[in-house]
Amino acid sequence: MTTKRIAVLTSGGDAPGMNACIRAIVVASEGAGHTVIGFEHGFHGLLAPNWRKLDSKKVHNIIQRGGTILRSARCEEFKQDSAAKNAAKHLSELAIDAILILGGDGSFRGAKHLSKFWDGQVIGLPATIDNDIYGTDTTIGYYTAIQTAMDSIDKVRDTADAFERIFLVEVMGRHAGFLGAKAAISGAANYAILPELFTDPDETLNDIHQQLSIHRKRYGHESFIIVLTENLWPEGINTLAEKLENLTGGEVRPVILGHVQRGGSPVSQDRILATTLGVEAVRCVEQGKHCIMVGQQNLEPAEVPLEQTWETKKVFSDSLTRTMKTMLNERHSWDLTK
Ligand SMILES: Nc1ncnc2c1ncn2[C@@H]1O[C@H](COP(=O)(O)OP(=O)(O)OP(=O)(O)O)[C@@H](O)[C@H]1O
Ligand SMILES: O=P(O)(O)OC[C@H]1O[C@](O)(CO)[C@@H](O)[C@@H]1O
Repeated sequence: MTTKRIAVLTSGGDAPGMNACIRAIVVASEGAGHTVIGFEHGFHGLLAPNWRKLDSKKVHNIIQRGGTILRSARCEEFKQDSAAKNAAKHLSELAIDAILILGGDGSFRGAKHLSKFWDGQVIGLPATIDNDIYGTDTTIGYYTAIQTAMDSIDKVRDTADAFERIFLVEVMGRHAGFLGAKAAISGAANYAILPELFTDPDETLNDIHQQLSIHRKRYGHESFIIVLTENLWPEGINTLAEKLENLTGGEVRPVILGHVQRGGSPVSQDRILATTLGVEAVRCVEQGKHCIMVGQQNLEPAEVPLEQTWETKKVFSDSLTRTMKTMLNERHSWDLTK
């Protein structure tokens, strides 16, 4: 087998498990005699260029670390042809055979854009807390973010119970509700406002009001927790809190979890997913694969054409929708007097 020069970079929002994936790429490559070069700060690193050689000593003891040792960035400039051409020139000068790009669907668009100007192999690895990428059941970082959001909901519940308040917990996800759904299920929230289930603000307010009344009749005047995906409520979480206060006459407190959801040591599922995908990506390089994402479907590695990852919208599975409705949003429409 001919040995290759493999580049790697992390782009977009950092995700817990990115380091575990870099480690796996380096260890798998080194074992097969390949050279690995890490570019820093996402696509900016290809433009500068800003790179360093990686070997197993440099990725020792990083599996447990959040963030990314290669740093990440959003690089608006990379959308221009001139930037991608410049990156292609640097990759050719460094005699790179393949580049592995860890990030979300935006980073994959960047990967595809690069492939128009460079004839090396381009492979994406799904790494984002949003889990909004078609073609992979989960993304690196998703499980850790769910765990962080769930832990936060548990903490919010303590004070919500003590004060008998309604709490609105805003989670990340950009425009997708995968993180919100799993955080709400695992945190046993009472209601979830997610893009996939959202119809109309007035309808949602009435629905919450009705459910709250039934909830209080049954359980007394106790806490009520609503999970909300960011960027969804038309005038933001504070306006929603005010509207709910006016409607219910009770105290409503908004909590924005924000970037804490992106940090922390990756949980085991993210470390294992990241390690598996890193090893598979190196195998794909050896097999000459090009313009694909290496993801996971039904617990097995899956290769998906890069464009499909953003051209096809990832949707809630039927079972996720059923679970959300049964356990949260439609629970209180049951006749609980019987
Ligand atoms: N159409 C495009 N052409 C070229 N590059 C792009 C394109 N879209 C995105 N990129 C590059 O990818 C980077 C990351 O994209 P984006 O900010 O959407 O994050 P992401 O990879 O989707 O990850 P996340 O959503 O988890 O933060 C952008 O800053 C830009 O450098
Ligand atoms: O850190 P930034 O650039 O503000 O980006 C925030 C966005 O990145 C993510 O954390 C990951 O895509 C989203 O959930 C969120 O909308």
